[in-house]
Amino acid sequence: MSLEVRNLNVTYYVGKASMNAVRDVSFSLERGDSLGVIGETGSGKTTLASAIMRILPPNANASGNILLNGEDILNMDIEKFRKTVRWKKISIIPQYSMNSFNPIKKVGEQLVKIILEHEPNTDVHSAVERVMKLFENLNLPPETFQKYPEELSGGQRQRAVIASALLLNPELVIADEPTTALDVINQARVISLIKTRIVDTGHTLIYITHDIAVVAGIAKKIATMYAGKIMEIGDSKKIFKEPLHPYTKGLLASVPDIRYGKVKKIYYIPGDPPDMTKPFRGCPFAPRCSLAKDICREEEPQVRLVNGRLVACHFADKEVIKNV
Ligand SMILES: Nc1ncnc2c1ncn2[C@@H]1O[C@H](COP(=O)(O)OP(=O)(O)OP(=O)(O)O)[C@@H](O)[C@H]1O
Repeated sequence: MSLEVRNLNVTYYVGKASMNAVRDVSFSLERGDSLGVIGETGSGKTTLASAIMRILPPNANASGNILLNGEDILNMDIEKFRKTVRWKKISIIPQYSMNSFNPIKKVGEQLVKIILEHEPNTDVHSAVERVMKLFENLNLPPETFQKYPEELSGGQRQRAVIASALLLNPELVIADEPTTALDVINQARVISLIKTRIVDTGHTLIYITHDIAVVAGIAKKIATMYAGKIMEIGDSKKIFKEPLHPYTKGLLASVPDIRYGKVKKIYYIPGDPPDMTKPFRGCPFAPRCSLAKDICREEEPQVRLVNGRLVACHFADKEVIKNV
């Protein structure tokens, strides 16, 4: 599997206004890669996921290329995409599982139907077996098969959604804030299942979250997004050890550390992200960046390679950043 996102732009149109929610995003992933996409609310993470899955709302327009194994799936005929790519090669675990199932049909029945629709040569008996096996792998009791979605707890329902995402054994799974609606115990459970059943089994994963602590345990690579752009992308261990973009530094510094019974003073990045319906000049992070110089307010930095990472900052390779 290879995924190459090239110069992806997504614009939303609302009345006379337009907003560039994803701006010139490029990155690539290989089989078995796991990418954590982190960023504040409104930075464009879900829009990026929706563009890859081609589930953008009608008021959005996407341009650029998304190559899956060399084939451009963004510009592919939508019927062909539905039949050959969505769920079969790429699936998504959404934030809220409530809408993922038809409320008036039993969960098992719905999952079997998906298999039979996509794989007409599979018989009902083996489809049922496959669903039961997945339930077992995801620690869901066999009775789940006969239950209606509303009879499941939030944690069980989100695990049933993971089952549906893995049903056709896709090459790429996108998890978009999959634990948002869950309590802490179920969050930990779902994260652990995503690690053992998706990452450790060689699928490729894109994991979208506000929670940097989660991606530390799952993602081999990290991308930080801000104002629709990737600010920094690279090896997660290196980024955790030495973030190069001031925005990445700010995000990492905002993680509470409660080890050894001590609570570190919690840092937050001052100010707010820009209003993307209005034009701006320079680096979108400049108004919040303590290091911003004149050039940052005038010229938007292009993504460039620094220490094996891609970073969009004029000063990413300068001493000044290292000393922040
Ligand atoms: N259907 C839409 N129409 C117009 N604007 C939209 C639409 N969906 C999202 N947006 C805007 O696009 C920007 C990016 O939103 P997006 O949901 O992709 O961000 P996000 O990083 O996923 O945020 P969150 O973490 O809160 O989910 C936001 O400013 C949002 O208000």
